[in-house]
Amino acid sequence: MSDFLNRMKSAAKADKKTIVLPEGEDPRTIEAAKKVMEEGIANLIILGDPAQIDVEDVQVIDPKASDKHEEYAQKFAELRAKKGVTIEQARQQMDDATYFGTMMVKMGDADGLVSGACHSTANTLRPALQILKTAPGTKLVSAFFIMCTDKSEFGEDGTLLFADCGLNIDPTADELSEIAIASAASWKSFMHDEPKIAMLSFSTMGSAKGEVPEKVQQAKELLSEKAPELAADGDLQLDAALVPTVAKLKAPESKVAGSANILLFPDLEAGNIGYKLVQRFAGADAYGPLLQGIAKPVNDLSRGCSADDIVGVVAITSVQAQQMAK
Ligand SMILES: CC(C)(COP(=O)(O)OP(=O)(O)OC[C@H]1O[C@@H](n2cnc3c(N)ncnc32)[C@H](O)[C@@H]1OP(=O)(O)O)[C@@H](O)C(=O)NCCC(=O)NCCS
Ligand SMILES: CC(=O)OP(=O)(O)O
Repeated sequence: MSDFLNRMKSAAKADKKTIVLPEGEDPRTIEAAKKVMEEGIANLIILGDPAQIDVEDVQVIDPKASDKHEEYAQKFAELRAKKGVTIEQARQQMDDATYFGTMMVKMGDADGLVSGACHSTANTLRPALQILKTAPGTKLVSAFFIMCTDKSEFGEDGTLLFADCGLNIDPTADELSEIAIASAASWKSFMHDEPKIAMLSFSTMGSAKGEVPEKVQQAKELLSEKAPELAADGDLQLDAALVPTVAKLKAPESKVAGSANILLFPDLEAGNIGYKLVQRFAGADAYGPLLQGIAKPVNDLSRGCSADDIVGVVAITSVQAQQMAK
């Protein structure tokens, strides 16, 4: 087990939070729930059919039969009134476990939510974006992965943060700079080393021309204006970001090249493909998509996740809930 995951589990156990798992119909979710309870990582609530689900000491709630259904529907209708949501529509939405679970977090009946093992990212994240909204001082929610590899020469002992791999499809230069700032904060909240952000493209320091490197260069300039204290460079190719000999050749002046621990992808196409390549070819553990910039902890999973991935994301969600409660 990676040092990162060990630390997350230990921290989660020290101040147990209540995490809701809306996908009670998913066998990996049930397997993960049993492991979370055995290891004492969090208190859990599973949404689903109480007649079908039996995990010791875990409350199982059927949203449609819950005595909170009407209260949540009323609150959801109030929150979404400006969007034209009627109380009838709100009642219907509360039949959906992801919406119901997100309302549990909103109302303080759970500290965080983990879902996405059998729902798409869009369907998992839309309720969080609509109900919980951005954290104070933040204008953009984005999604990152913590990637734990056995390549100890990269990142912090093989662990890196990749963003955005789940949410923002084609971020503008300004949005990229916001994702960089949020990623640095996420890194600092979990890791020991200082963040070093590589803003990736197919070009290093203008070695190739195109819209993408230009967007990345602009994002780097905006980032330098907004957060001059952050160590960041771009445009950088992946090899220049990670490999010291290549960095020396391609970006000798850069303080980030060759030792980056945050890989910022230019768009979701690159980010999503990139994390899956590292996960599948290098056998990395991939925890995420984890949300940053959201008001309360909600995290997604890939439909390709394992039960152990879910356990890891539950531990991370608990740690985020502890941090947000401070
Ligand atoms: C998540 C996603 C569905 C949200 O966009 P959408 O469908 O257009 O949703 P909506 O327009 O209904 O947005 C819902 C709310 O979230 C807000 N929102 C959307 N993206 C946001 C972001 N990145 N940060 C903050 N708020 C955001 C909108 O402003 C809107 O608020 P409002 O309804 O109160 O006005 C969309 O960004 C998406 O599909 N992303 C890609 C996800 C994906 O497929 N990933 C690949 C696999 S990981
Ligand atoms: C993060 C991600 O790619 O999710 P999924 O595999 O479910 O599409």
